[in-house]
Amino acid sequence: MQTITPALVRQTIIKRPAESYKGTYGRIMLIGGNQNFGGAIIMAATAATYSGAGLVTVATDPINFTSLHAQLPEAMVVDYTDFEQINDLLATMDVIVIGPGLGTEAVAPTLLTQVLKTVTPKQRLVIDGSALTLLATTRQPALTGQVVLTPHQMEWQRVSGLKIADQTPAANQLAAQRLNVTAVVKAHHTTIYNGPQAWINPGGTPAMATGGMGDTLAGMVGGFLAQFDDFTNAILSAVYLHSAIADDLAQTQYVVLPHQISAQLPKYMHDYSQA
Ligand SMILES: NC(=O)C1=CN([C@@H]2O[C@H](COP(=O)(O)OP(=O)(O)OC[C@H]3O[C@@H](n4cnc5c(N)ncnc54)[C@H](O)[C@@H]3O)[C@@H](O)[C@H]2O)[C@@H](O)CC1
Ligand SMILES: Nc1ncnc2c1ncn2[C@@H]1O[C@H](COP(=O)(O)OP(=O)(O)O)[C@@H](O)[C@H]1O
Ligand SMILES: [Mg+2]
Repeated sequence: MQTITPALVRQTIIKRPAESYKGTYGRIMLIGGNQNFGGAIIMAATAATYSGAGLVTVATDPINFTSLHAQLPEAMVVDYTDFEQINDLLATMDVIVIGPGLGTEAVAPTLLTQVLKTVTPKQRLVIDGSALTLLATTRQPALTGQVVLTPHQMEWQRVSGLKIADQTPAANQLAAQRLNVTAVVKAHHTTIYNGPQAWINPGGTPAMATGGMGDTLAGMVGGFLAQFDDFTNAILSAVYLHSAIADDLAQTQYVVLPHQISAQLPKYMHDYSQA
């Protein structure tokens, strides 16, 4: 098991070329936010945007449009029950994040099936939150291509079949290989499994134990995957920075709120890109 280092993050977050535009930094669609969990997709989309993704589209329940725009006018929106429009848009995306606040009722399993059926090997897919639960509880196409799962331990139990007590690095690694994914198994010290390789995140604080912290990580992973070529290093850097920012804020704060991580991202990414 390797430890993620700040050097890896510095190597990943490169200075932006002058000759570039929003399309250079990736088109990303985030799918989630039902009538009850609108905040989750707002936090994920905020994290993706503040990570620097070039063009952000949110597919969500229309009840969330106004609050999303009030928080994040940079994002475009589409009704997540408009399958035809979503299908057309999906084809244009570099990255898809599905699951934050999606819920497991009504449209949710259909949206996941549509994404898994249409995703191409060039596109990068992040599966989080409710979409992980749906992977485990509904019939879905097999996972192929550049897929990353970001489960907490209970979601990982559902998807991998490993009880929390049995989630050892060796067992997690085998399960990730069997599922044909990169797995980010979230915990106090998150571990990441990609083929024969495994990493541990050195950071993390109980000040992060607030609803929405994982939704924020999913958005960051999506935002980093939209911009940085190396698939594994993009994921590892997002995991590292998420907790590194929280650890710094926790020096003077009892709790760290998810949106506070997003607010710090442009500054931290600037600093890592200079080193
Ligand atoms: N503001 C919002 O709109 C929020 C929406 N959320 C969304 O709510 C949906 C359900 O996600 P939840 O994770 O809350 O519910 P889940 O039912 O998927 O998982 C929570 C259950 O797992 C158990 N558990 C065991 N180990 C755990 C661990 N290490 N971390 C977390 N839970 C553990 C808990 O005790 C609980 O029974 C997701 O779509 C998620 O994105 C949450 O992110 C909370 C905030
Ligand atoms: N005690 C802790 N120490 C370190 N990190 C934590 C701790 N509690 C929660 N986190 C982090 O917060 C995030 C929680 O993710 P998740 O449970 O999916 O939240 P949500 O779905 O509410 O957004 C993960 O990145 C996890 O590593
Ligand atoms: Mg979560």
